[in-house]
Amino acid sequence: MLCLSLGRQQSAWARALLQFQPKFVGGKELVRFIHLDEADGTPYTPAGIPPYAPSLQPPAYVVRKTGFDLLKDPWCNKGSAFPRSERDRLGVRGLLPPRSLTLELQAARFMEDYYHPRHLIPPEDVKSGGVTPEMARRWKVLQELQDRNETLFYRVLFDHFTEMAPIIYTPTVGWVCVNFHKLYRRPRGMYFSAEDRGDMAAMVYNWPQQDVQAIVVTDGSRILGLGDLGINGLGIPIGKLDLYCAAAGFSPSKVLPVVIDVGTNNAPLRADPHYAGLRIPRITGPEYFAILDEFVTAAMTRWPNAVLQFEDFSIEHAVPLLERYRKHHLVFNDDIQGTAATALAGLYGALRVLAQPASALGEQRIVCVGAGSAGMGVVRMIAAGMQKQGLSFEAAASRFWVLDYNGLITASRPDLTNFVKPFARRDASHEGESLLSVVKRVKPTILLGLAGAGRLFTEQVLSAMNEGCPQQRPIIFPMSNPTSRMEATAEEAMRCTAGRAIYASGSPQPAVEMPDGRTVAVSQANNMYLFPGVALGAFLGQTRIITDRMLMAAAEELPKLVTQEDVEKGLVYPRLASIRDITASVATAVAVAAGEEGRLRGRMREKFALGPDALHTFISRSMFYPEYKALVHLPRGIDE
Ligand SMILES: NC(=O)c1ccc[n+]([C@@H]2O[C@H](COP(=O)([O-])OP(=O)(O)OC[C@H]3O[C@@H](n4cnc5c(N)ncnc54)[C@H](O)[C@@H]3O)[C@@H](O)[C@H]2O)c1
Ligand SMILES: O=C(O)C[C@H](O)C(=O)O
Ligand SMILES: [Mg+2]
Repeated sequence: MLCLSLGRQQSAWARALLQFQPKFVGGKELVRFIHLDEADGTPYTPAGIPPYAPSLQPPAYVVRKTGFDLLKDPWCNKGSAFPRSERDRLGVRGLLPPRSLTLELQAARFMEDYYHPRHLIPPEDVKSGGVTPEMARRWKVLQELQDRNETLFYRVLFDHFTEMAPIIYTPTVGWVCVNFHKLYRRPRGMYFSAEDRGDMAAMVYNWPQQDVQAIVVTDGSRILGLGDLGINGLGIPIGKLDLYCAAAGFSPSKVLPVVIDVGTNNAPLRADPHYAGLRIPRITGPEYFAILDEFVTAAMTRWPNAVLQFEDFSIEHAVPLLERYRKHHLVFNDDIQGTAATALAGLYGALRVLAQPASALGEQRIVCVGAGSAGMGVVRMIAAGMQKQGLSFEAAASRFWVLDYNGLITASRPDLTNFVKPFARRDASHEGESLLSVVKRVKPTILLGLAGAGRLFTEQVLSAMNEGCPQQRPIIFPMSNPTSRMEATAEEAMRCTAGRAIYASGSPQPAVEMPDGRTVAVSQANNMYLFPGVALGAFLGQTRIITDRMLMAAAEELPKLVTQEDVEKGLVYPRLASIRDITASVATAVAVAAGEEGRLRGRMREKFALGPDALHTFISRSMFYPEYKALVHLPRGIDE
């Protein structure tokens, strides 16, 4: 209640209120007096000591719980409204979004949801992300299950992986991230912010699990093709780690999703009252790297055996961070390295569909739209694959035409990064050439999309692709995510190529029914095929670092797993229903490569000496399977 009191004399009713109404109840101010000067209306503080008004309610509650136990107790939980001092006192710092909200804001959000759930997340917003309201509903149902019974959650996910992957992961996870601040209910994962500098080494001990085996971290700066989503990006590490558990058999209790909050350049999000990240523009430069260094040191000190996956960092930091840590820690960047290996695997798969040997890779003409972390990672990896087939680096590089926002990239461009420079075309006269013009001139056999900018493969581009490839089926991979950002749908690609395209998209697409009654199968070119296996092989083998050779082994293994029957249908990746077998085989290939480099340790090293089959069996048997086990209570003070 707000009482305005005019004049130096308090009105009688104001004095009465002050006397009889306790001013603070349960630590919450109920009545506030603002005194305004009679003459000019300016607020002033009245002289004298305000009367003592004792409350009948305690000003504080005593709690015996700390950390997650406290957050899971509805009586003492305040959600994202815990103030900073309490977060420190109660061991919940890092377990909640960095900015403390208020009870009023929480109540307002609840009431919005109570009255207008459709208004909170309008269906048209859901659709524009390529996600239907039914997919959003299913995500909520699964989320609620995960919050109350993880074993059951993973069992249903495990048994229905093909159907549920698009719900817990791409594309629905994109919608989740956009709306994360509205959907936030229960704490999951950890938050480290720029304001935590100096404290991260202590904060990691707020996480209840001593044996963390896999961490996926983002700074939210490039979430899928949706741009900067700040701490809302945490949805991505959560989704990736769901796949670690379902596909690679990591135990759900031993994985940790993390978001680093260095601010956001997404101004509307920053201004949203429900957004719980720091409301500052992104920190960059040396301060940014100091924050990341502190997090990596803290995490690797407490969990030295964990594999650390970098996810959805903008290009500005993705490459430097990978170079910074990859020689010292068990880290990889999924968007650069996982995507690259996946794309190369898909191209080997496409060559199988074309009944061509792997050596035919070096004969392809490849146009790649998007020269960011994913695009250039893919281009470099395919070039490495061509080198393995006997081409020199220069000969391999000459097979590529790379475009970015400004069109075809040539060596005449100022400020080309070392990442891009080797693949810039030499002929400056084509600088900035449009995609359509490049496709008509070059007649590529392979068209890759990694721009995150929506339907860049227009009807004209797709038709030109088809006309330029009369002898062999054109290979078209619109790999950008989520669905709203992909370069062409499967239907568009098939319509414009008379069903000839060998098609694989980043987000899932249905098979296409052609007017002549044929059904053309399509694949999903998503790094989910590889990152779980890469991480599993590296973690179990404790390989200390993840090398290019290990990643190449993963890329070469994947296409071998496509059945001949599926190859004949035009599929370039194996079926997701067998994701566990895929992951076990990929992890084995990664481990064999690591063994050949002398990097395996412990039991994996022993198994390596016995051969790949022994490794495969050991890896498969190490995987967590969701089933109920007997629970044993261990009193405090007794070691496991
Ligand atoms: N399928 C997968 O497994 C997979 C893996 C990683 C990334 N991706 C997707 O790839 C996309 C790009 O990711 P990134 O990390 O490389 O992003 P990025 O921001 O680092 O790079 C984007 C690139 O696209 C270019 N670009 C933007 N608009 C363009 C336009 N209109 N025409 C031509 N080029 C344009 C930019 O200039 C830049 O070179 C995202 O949508 C992401 O979801 C897919
Ligand atoms: O998250 C995905 O679906 C793939 C990839 O990591 C991406 O950033 O798009
Ligand atoms: Mg990614």
